[in-house]
Amino acid sequence: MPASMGSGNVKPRKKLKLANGLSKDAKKSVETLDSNGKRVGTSIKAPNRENETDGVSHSADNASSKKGSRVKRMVRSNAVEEVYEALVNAKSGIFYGKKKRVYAHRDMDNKGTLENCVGSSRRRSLLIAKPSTRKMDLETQEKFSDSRESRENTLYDKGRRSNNSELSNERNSRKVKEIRKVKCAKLDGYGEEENVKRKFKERKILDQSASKQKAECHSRFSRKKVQDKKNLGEDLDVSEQRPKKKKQVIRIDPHDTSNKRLDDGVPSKDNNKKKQEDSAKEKAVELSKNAQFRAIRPSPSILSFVEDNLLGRRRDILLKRAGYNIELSAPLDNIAFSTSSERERIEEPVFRNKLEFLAAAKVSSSFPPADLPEIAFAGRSNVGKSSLLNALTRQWGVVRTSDKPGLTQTINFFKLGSKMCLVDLPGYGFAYAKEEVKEAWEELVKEYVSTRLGLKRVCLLIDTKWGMKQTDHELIDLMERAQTKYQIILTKTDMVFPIDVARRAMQIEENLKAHKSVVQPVVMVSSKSGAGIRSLRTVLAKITRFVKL
Ligand SMILES: Nc1nc2c(ncn2[C@@H]2O[C@H](COP(=O)(O)OP(=O)(O)OP(=O)(O)O)[C@@H](O)[C@H]2O)c(=O)[nH]1
Ligand SMILES: [Mg+2]
Repeated sequence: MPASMGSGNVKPRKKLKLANGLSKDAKKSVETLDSNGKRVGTSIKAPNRENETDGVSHSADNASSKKGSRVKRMVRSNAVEEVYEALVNAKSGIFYGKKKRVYAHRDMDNKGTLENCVGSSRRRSLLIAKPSTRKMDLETQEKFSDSRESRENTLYDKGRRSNNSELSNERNSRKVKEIRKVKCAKLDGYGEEENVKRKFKERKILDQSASKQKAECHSRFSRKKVQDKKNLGEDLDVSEQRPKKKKQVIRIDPHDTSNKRLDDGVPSKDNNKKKQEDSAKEKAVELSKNAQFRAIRPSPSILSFVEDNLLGRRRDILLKRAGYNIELSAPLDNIAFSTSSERERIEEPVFRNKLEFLAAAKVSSSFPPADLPEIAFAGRSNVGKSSLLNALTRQWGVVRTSDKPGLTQTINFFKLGSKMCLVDLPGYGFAYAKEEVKEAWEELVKEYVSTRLGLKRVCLLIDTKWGMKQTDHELIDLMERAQTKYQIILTKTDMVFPIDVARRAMQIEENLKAHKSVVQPVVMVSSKSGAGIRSLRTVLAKITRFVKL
């Protein structure tokens, strides 16, 4: 046994991995020696597989049979020695006892011995390959087997080593070269990774330096800017040298009126404050208006009128009890249970006549001849002029009505028998119509109320909820100047509380006290419920009675 193998770096084979490190063969041989002293060596085999690797039989049987007893003795003595050595080494655990591995790829010298390899460290062996891992590739397996071969060569058959060493050396040197190649390739691979890392680091450093440079440049530029600003008044040349900024020019089409400056739409703090103050003032004024309105105390006559005619918002049950037929769409003949005498009293003879359309005029030249006394209905758009005409005549559908303000755009003349002519005027104020058209018909209305000869009274309709507006006052002024008689008619009384109807009437009467052409009292009606219509009929019928054309 070579002393170099004492390090125990050789991987034990399965056969040798028995208790006490003995192979079966060795045990057998020992047994034969003990029991049959003369028959020693008949079945002794070498404990390793050099037989397989080298192709040489190490069994002592052939030798003993062929040669004589002397030879047998020699063989016996050799076999005993080998078995003894195996036993001793196995017990001491130096040779096959430990599970150590030796790879002879790099450290193997040209002679094929493991003299240098035995002392090689585990680390070095792992660098080359990892035979312990199960995922061992073919190359490493080959290396491993080769290393074992080389080791076994050194262990057994020293005598034949000289013959076989050349072959094994060649083989080993070839494989060592291959392994080195593999190793170099692997090392190159590691090198690439390192290179990549190094490059990444270098790039990072470059980026950092670039950003620093930028920051420095920026700070320098800003400092320079400040200095330039300071020296602006002193040194004009320096400012000229600086790169001038391009001014942003906003081009606005002079013909396009929709273009607005940005400042117009941007709400500033001052503007907001002003707006808030204005809105607060307006609210205060409105509040004061409302307060003033609530402070109005209507006269007892007005209050009694409101109550007698069931004006204002009323419950249906109350209207029913009063004899109004609330189920009728047109509650003109609202007294369902009236007697003939009552009916005659209610239905003024004038308004019994059939309502006929006479003319529609857009201009004053197209007015019909003023043969009949005319009663005109004026007021803001959607106030209920056309609806009142229908309610007075009880002939729904002759005069067109609509929810949309601005339906009536011409002066419409309606003949009520041979007694009277009712005129439906277009409304003024807000309307769904073009400004030009609106202006035209407003002018026409003004012309009509101020110049029409046959006009006996203008019923100026005011929405009870909203009261009089500026446009209403304008028309009143015009009629005052033209000395046209006019009477205020509060419409849509069913929309507000009875007390508010009375307040509104009182308010208007107070406002128009000084006016000369106004006809008192204020009439309150509702075309929907029919309240107050009867009173209005009576008032209007009186006009025709005393009119002499
Ligand atoms: N609640 C209620 N609604 C009414 C009353 N009178 C009219 N209306 C409604 O008010 C709307 C306008 O009525 P119109 O008679 O067309 O008003 P207008 O003054 O002729 O309107 P323009 O022709 O546009 O000037 C319609 O939807 C009517 O139903 C009323 O006494 N009470
Ligand atoms: Mg109308």
